[in-house]
Amino acid sequence: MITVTGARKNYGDFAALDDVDIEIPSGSLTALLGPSGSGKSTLLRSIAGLETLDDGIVRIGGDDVTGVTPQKRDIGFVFQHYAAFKHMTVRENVAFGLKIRKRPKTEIGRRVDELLGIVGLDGFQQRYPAQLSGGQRQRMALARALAVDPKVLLLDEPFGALDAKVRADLRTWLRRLHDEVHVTTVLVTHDQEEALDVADRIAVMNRGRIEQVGTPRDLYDRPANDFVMSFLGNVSRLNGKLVRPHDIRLGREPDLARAQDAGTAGSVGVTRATVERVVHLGFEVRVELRNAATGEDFTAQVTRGDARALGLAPGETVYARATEEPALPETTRVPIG
Ligand SMILES: Nc1ncnc2c1ncn2[C@@H]1O[C@H](COP(=O)(O)OP(=O)(O)OP(=O)(O)O)[C@@H](O)[C@H]1O
Repeated sequence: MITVTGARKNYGDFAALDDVDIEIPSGSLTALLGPSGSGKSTLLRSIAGLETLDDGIVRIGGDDVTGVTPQKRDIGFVFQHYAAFKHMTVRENVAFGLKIRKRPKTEIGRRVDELLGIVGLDGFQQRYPAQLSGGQRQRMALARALAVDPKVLLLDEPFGALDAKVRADLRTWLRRLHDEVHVTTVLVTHDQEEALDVADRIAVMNRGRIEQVGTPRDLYDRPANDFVMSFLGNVSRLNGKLVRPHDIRLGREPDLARAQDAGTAGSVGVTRATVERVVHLGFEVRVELRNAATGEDFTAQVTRGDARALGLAPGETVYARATEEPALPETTRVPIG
């Protein structure tokens, strides 16, 4: 378990961390998710001991490590731009931490080969970092961080510099690695898809504070406020309320929009709208609409079948209804940014 209590960090009069409390359960993979500048890296670096808090306590496995140097915190750390030792082979890079801990040679050899197997770099032992792809280099970085059996693995946008396809592959791979190794892991990301994809728990950060912590499903289904709802998944605004585009039903007749989902409590009424654009996104279809009463634009997401059945085309009049009662009380609105 990692526990951070009352963490504050100021740069001049800017609060990078503003009274942050968080508990990260042992063996979990927790993502710190938030926009740029929200304090994710500062929090991660404070757990690592690379940043000194102005106030607050960091505990790892029950021990107060607030004043302890990074080297003595028993952590592994991987950054976005991993600085490998260029003149060392992959094997030597991964062995580095074990070597300086003066572990026996045979143990080092065994451990390094085992780790390279786990990260899918078996056979790359004798290569130099320059002979690896970006994704392979980050996997080598993970092997190196894991080599010394850290209590905690801290990852700061480890796949941030890679292209989308490689990123997607690596996150599947990270999830599998975590299921195998079970080391308590904290991952900093600004990518909601990445957080939803790999994390057991997500802490959403905004302006140096934690807005909400929960499972990906909790956060998606029961966001604590507008900020969390907007940050996780798509949102649209219908008659002043935030709604998920796939929670908007469309119909050709006002009562059809209602009847399609008969029995759903919490209807927020039926809105007449004009179809502006119909965008085919594979299985789903995004329908861009204009509210006939207010002139505001909003978006619905429907299946291809529904779009065809409704014969949606620009200029047509349809009726829209949000099937889910927006979960957010008006009073919890927080500024975004
Ligand atoms: N050494 C520093 N001196 C001054 N300001 C800093 C310093 N380090 C961070 N900050 C500021 O603190 C805020 C939080 O930074 P942090 O790196 O934690 O954000 P982040 O959420 O990780 O963002 P990003 O995704 O862009 O890395 C930012 O506004 C940043 O400019």
